[in-house]
Amino acid sequence: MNRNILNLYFIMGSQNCGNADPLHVLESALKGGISCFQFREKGEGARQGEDYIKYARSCQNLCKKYGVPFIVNDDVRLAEELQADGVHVGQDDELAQHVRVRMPGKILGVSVHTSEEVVSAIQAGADYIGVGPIYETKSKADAKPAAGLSFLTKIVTEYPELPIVGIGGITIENAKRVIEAGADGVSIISAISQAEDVQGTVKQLLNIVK
Ligand SMILES: Cc1ncsc1CCOP(=O)(O)O
Ligand SMILES: C=C1C=NC(C)=NC1=N
Ligand SMILES: [Mg+2]
Repeated sequence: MNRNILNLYFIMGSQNCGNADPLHVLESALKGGISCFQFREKGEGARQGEDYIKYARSCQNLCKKYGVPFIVNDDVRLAEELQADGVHVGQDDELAQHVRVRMPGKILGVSVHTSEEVVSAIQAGADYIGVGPIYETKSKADAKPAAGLSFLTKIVTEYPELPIVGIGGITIENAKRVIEAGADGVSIISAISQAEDVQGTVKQLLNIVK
């Protein structure tokens, strides 16, 4: 996997956009130059059934139009059905080594919070790991407490070859620090999905992380 796809990794669900049209938000972010998109449709107000699939396909088609990888969060079945570019799983989702087998040659991302979880992600064949929450976040109901940059710095030092993306409360103000700590990129939900000017915010963030 080309580590650069992690540079500015936008994650969004329809419920992260207030009353804006999520497809319009996604297209603005793509126009701004995000390097990767994760479809994360879960929790309160998430789309269901046929509407969920249709919405996922629309997001995937937009990513194809802009040549940006389309990653599915949690839902391995959907990722297989859509032939997504990859999938991202946490510790409470399907086991990474099973997902690896189910989706050979696709991007596999794993969320980690401890060194042991990093080791098992590497053994499972993960292409990148997600580390966070770095800062306080309002976008994940069951997020662990903000860990700051210490764990990320530790992992970067121990596994310099492992692609790593930071996540959690990342904004224009603090994104630089996450890159300086050694992350290959930043994963963001609300600082982009709830921005007044989505495209402009993405462009500002790109200047910071590139
Ligand atoms: C999915 C996820 N995992 C750890 S924090 C988080 C949410 C990040 O959202 P935001 O960028 O709005 O803080
Ligand atoms: C929890 C997560 C951690 N990291 C990434 C990249 N995506 C997620 N959904
Ligand atoms: Mg998950």
